[in-house]
Amino acid sequence: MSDSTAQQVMDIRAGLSHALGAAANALEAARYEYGRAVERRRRVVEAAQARRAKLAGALETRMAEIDHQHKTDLAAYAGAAAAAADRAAPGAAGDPWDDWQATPLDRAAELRVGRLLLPHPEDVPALVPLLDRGHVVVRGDRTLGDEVVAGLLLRALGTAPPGAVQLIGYDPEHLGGGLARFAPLAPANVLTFVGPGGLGALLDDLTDQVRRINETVLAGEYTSLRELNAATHRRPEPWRIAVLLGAGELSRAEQAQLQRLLRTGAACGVHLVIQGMPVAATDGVEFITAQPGDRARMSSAGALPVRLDPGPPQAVVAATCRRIAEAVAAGPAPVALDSLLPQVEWQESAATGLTAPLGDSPQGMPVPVTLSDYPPHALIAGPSGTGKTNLIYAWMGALAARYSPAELAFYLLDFKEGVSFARFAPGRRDQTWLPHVRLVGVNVNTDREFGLALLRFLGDELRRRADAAKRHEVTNLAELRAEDPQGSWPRIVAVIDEFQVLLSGRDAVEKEAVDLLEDLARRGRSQGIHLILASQDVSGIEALWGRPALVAQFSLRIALPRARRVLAEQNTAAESLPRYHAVVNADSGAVEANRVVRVPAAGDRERWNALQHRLWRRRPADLGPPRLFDGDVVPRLADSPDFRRLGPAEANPAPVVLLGETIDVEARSARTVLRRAPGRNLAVLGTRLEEACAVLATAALSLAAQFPKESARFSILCLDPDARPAAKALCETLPDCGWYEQENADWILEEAAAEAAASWPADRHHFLFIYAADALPGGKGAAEQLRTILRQGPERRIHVAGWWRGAGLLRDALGGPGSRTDAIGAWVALDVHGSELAPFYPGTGAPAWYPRPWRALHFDRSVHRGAEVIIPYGVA
Ligand SMILES: Nc1ncnc2c1ncn2[C@@H]1O[C@H](COP(=O)(O)OP(=O)(O)OP(=O)(O)O)[C@@H](O)[C@H]1O
Repeated sequence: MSDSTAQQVMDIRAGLSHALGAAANALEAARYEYGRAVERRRRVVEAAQARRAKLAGALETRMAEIDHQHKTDLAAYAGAAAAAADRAAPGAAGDPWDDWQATPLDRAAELRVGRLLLPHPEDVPALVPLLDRGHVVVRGDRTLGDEVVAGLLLRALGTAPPGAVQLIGYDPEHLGGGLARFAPLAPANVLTFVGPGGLGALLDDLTDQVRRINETVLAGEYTSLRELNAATHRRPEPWRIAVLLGAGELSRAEQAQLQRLLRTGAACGVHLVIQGMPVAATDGVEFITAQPGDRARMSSAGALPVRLDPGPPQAVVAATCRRIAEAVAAGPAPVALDSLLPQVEWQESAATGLTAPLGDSPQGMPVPVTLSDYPPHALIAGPSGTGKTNLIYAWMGALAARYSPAELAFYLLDFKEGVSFARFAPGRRDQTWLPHVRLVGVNVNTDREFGLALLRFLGDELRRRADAAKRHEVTNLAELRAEDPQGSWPRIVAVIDEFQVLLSGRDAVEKEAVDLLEDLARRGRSQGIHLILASQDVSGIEALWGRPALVAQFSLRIALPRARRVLAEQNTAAESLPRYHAVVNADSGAVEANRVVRVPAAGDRERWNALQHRLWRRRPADLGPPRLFDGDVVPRLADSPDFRRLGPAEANPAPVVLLGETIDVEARSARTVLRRAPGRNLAVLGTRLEEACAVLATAALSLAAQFPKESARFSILCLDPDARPAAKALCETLPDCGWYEQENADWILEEAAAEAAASWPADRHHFLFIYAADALPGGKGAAEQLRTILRQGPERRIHVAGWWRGAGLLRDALGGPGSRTDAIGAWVALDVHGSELAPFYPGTGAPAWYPRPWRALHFDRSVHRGAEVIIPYGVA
């Protein structure tokens, strides 16, 4: 091998060796780098894993937190929704059926139909706004839909007072639906049905109702009944729910009416519950899709599933309907008297009239009633039991609460048996009185004279007012009050219940009563004297129709249900009035002036007393109790103001004899005066022993009260053993009283006759009381002596007060028929008929007197034109 070749081989070998070394180095370096890279990757992977684990932990914690928060929020929302639903649907609006009963609420509620299915166990009711809010359309499963409708209707009925929800059913295909089970409401007209073909008329009628309510009830003042109710707490219109069950196609007109009602009905309490009829979605309409399980839906709940409640059990529906029907048939519940009372009492001035509400109109507004120059007087009529007395109480309460006793005075007279006005005067159990009441007459049905007395009293007051008006040159009460602000000029309201009794006798009482009434009615209007005449009896009212001048003055007419003829002839509004309502007409019964009022219950003693006690506590200090005339009560001599005024006087030329109480407003005593003049004797006539003894005792006690001890002499001659106890008791009470009976009658007669025949007057009075003077013993002699005493005694200061048990017997004692009777100047007749009294009654004719228990007729020829009825005092 050549050198060059070897060199070349060497070079190549060196080259290769060098290259190999370099490659080994490179490999080494690469390996090193690789190792480092692997290490780096391992660390990165490890770090990534650790990070992922950390992140997963954080995620888990956060997720748990979010989940917890979500659950808490959901529970809170569900709880709040359930609570809100309970508030929106309290009581009967939302209670479950197994525990359900009607609970009338004071405002419209939303009604439960099922529950919302939330992902939460809380039971959140699904509510439907119906009453005062909107309408409901039920679609879907027909049978389930029926249950929904029945449930809605029952809840609506149960949340309102009976009668405040009225159902109108339209069911042309007799589907019955949810409506059929409410049939027990039909007799009370709470449910009415419209026949097939009647839909158009029904929709028209409902539209008319909406128009009427808008115009006359809301009257621009409120936008809805709901608003009116919130402002006034009244609900003048019922809710009307029309239930329309499947009708097929609606005509265009029907469609239009339906749309109108859907838009405007709810504000007026007119609502539609529609099933099986196509209705387009509109505001205020809730669509319920009835499906089983959780597939039901409601438009207001959006996509939330709803589970519908089952329908109400038939027994609950039936029982509720029955109760509602009964309550509606029984009429509306009474309204309380408080609704007539003002916020602040005694604020009104009666200068121009008296105005107070008598109750609410059907629209719920108070109906004011006025007594003034026009209308000045009122006529009230109502058959027995229709609430006439209650109406008078209510009116009086409303007036008495507004006007103080300085503005208003009541005079009350009740000719009905019973004591309905007695509550206004102090009684045994309740000592208070209504401060405005000045006079109460009760149990006066047999004492028509008391009515006359009241009218006379008012006549005098009328004259007093007219004179004052003349003095002040004014013409009516308002002007008089302005001219004489210090004077006491209250308006007077005189109420005469069952006034026809006063006008029914065809006698002197009737004649005078009519004259007085006419005068009072005509002239009282401007002098502030107002009459309220009430009667339950058509003939009472008819008694007035015969006197057109009188009846024309009574331009305020008030008719209770079924009252006839009190309004105008053609005005029959009272015939269809519901219970506790009245027609008030301030224009003599003209139909256009009819106003219907619902009268509150004022009869309730407790409520009345609350008012009376309150007003009584405020009464002016100088205002005493009213005079109570109770025809059933025997007045007591000791209570007589005239008796109390009597006192002893040294010289007493004209001793006064009291006899009994006159039937008048002032409780005066009937009296006769025993002057030294012929005829000044007193005869008591009749067989009634007790009353005769009472009159004689009154006479004796009143005489005794006028003489100092022993300055007058009393003798009692008692010829009737039955009268002995009373006569003896009297004798023991009198000072200086001699006692004589059958055995010694001749002594006193002889002595008194001699005294009477003497030529000089005695120095002191001698009063001879003879009980049963018709039973004188001793034949003609004694009779003659008595005649002498009667004829001549008075001028010698001897006066006889004798009791004869018949008018004829007195006649005999005076000498028989044809003899003069003027020795008896005064008499008191008990059970003696008027005709028998003719001889003792000057002029022609006899007094009209029909005896009645514990009443007597008194006549004193020296002062009377006619006889007067008196009530003997009880002296015991
Ligand atoms: N507005 C009313 N609200 C509630 N109850 C009433 C109302 N009006 C009358 N009543 C009740 O009806 C009954 C009869 O009433 P009231 O005595 O006033 O009738 P009347 O017409 O005066 O009858 P009578 O003439 O027979 O006495 C009473 O029990 C009374 O409480």
